[in-house]
Amino acid sequence: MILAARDIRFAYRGRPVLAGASLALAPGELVCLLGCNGAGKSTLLRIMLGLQRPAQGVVTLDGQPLAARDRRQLAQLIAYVPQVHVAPFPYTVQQVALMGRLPATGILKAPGAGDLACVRRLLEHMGIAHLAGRAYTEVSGGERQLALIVRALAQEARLLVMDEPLAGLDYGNQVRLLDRLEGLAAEGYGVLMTTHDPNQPLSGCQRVALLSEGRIAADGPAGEVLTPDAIHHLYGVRVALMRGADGRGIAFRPLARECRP
Ligand SMILES: Nc1ncnc2c1ncn2[C@@H]1O[C@H](COP(=O)(O)OP(=O)(O)OP(=O)(O)O)[C@@H](O)[C@H]1O
Repeated sequence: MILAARDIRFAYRGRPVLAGASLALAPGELVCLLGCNGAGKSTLLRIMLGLQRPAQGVVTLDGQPLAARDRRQLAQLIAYVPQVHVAPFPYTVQQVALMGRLPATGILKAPGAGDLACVRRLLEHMGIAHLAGRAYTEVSGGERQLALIVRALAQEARLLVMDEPLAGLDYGNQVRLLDRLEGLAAEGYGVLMTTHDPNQPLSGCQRVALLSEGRIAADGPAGEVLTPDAIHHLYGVRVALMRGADGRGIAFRPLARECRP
């Protein structure tokens, strides 16, 4: 199952955001999409989910245009974790997670014992079982993010599209979640996520795509794509790449102020 966006062009009220962006996601991959604020990352994700229509270009799932797919069927294949989510009602964390079962159960049926067991297991796995009965509107931003990830996993879709899933998480939860996402990719899930931290993809064997000037400027293994020059081009800052004992790049460090452009 391959989700592929080809030559996507998109503008908001005449202001171009995407100018020929192409990106693909396959099971077993963890792909980090990087780009500066306003580069169009969220827009590209929404277009790849079929939530927004491109002005030009096409998004396909296994070669078939998304537009030709039934929305419920699509939700069983691709799960979305949005950047900001405001619940209109004070659902409990468990109820929000159970919403992930809707594409499987249908909206007219109450969740069964199997759905509840699946969600409880996932809440446990993500370390938020103790929040199950708490109002989703009253837990912290990071805890809300974990609940949304449980909801996505409950959907049992094999492709997960996540908009800044690590934002708002404390350092421990960032490390644990990234580890979990790498584990999901190893289990055969395809994960596409945006991030603002170029150090995150360096820590695992991840694929990185750089969005710049409306196009994917580079796409490949983190160790090849993430160079000091690429970071300078993307964010306008000069950095040095720190290397581990085995010579692999492990982290970027900003250079002293006088060395920056
Ligand atoms: N609904 C909208 N109407 C008009 N312009 C929009 C809308 N949504 C986004 N934009 C603009 O389109 C551009 C791309 O936005 P997008 O949210 O896709 O970027 P991003 O790379 O995800 O940014 P960030 O990293 O800051 O979240 C930005 O300049 C933004 O202001």
